[in-house]
Amino acid sequence: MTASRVNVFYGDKQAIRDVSIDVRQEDVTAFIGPSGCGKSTFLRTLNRMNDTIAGARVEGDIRLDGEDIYARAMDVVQLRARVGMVFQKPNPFPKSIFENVAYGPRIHGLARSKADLGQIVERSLVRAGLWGEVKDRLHDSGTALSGGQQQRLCIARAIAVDPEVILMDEPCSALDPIATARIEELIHELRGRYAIVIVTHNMQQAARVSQRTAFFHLGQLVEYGDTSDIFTNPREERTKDYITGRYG
Ligand SMILES: Nc1ncnc2c1ncn2[C@@H]1O[C@H](COP(=O)(O)OP(=O)(O)OP(=O)(O)O)[C@@H](O)[C@H]1O
Repeated sequence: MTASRVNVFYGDKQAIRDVSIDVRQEDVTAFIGPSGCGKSTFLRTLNRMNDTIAGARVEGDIRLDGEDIYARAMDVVQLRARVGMVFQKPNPFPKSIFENVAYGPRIHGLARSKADLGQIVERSLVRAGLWGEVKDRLHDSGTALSGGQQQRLCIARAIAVDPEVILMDEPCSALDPIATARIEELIHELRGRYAIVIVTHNMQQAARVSQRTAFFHLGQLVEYGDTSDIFTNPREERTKDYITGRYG
C-alpha cells in the first residue's frame, strides 16, 4: 500500500501531518512513537476506519494495488476485507468460534458450499495457530476463550476473507507475556502471505517482529527504514532520543 501526503484532522485539530509511506507487501512494518503521536490514527486511514469517527477527516492519497481507497466508487466493506484489522482488545463476536470465522466468508460469498465454508474456517484457524486448541469445540462461544486465544480468533477472522494487508493496533497490549510471544510467533509465520502493519508501544516487540519501522512524532513521520537501521543507526536525533528512552 502507498500513502502520499496524508493529513488527518479531528475537527480543527490536526493529528497527522503530511505523511507519505510505502508499506511493502512482503514485510512486517512497525509503527512506533510516543503516546498521542498519531500511530493509531494513521493506521486507521489505511482501511478507512476513521470514517466511523465523527469529525475525522482524511486528506491525501492512499492506494492499494494502485486503487485509490478513498475514491467514491470504493466499496468500504470490501476494502476492510482486503485490509483487515485486529484491535488492542480482542473483540470476538458473541457467537461461536466457528461463526466468528465463518461470518466474513459468508457475507462476502467466498464459500461455494457448506463443506467449503468448513474448510475456510479450518484453514483460517490453522493459519492463526488456534486450530489445535479449538477443533473439538468449534461451537463454543468465542468469548469464552482466553485473551490470547481470542486475539488469535480475531486474526483467524481477518484471515478468513483472504486479505492483502492485516493492520494490528497494539494487538498484545492486553495479553500476558506467553500469549504475547504466541502472537509474535504468529506474525512471523504470517509474514510474506500478508502485508502486516503493527502499532506497538513496545520497542523490543517492534525490533523482534518487523523488518521495517516507521517512527512517528507529533503527527509527523520522522523516520522510516529498515528496522535494524532504525534501532542501531537512526538518522534523526528525535528517533535516537525515543529509542534510547530519552522521552516517550
Ligand atoms: N476520536 C478522536 N477525536 C479527537 N481526537 C482524537 C481522536 N482520536 C485521537 N485523537 C487525537 O489525535 C492524536 C493522535 O492520537 P492517536 O490515538 O492516533 O495516537 P497514538 O500514537 O496511537 O497514541 P497511543 O499510543 O496513546 O494510542 C492525539 O492528540 C489524540 O488525542
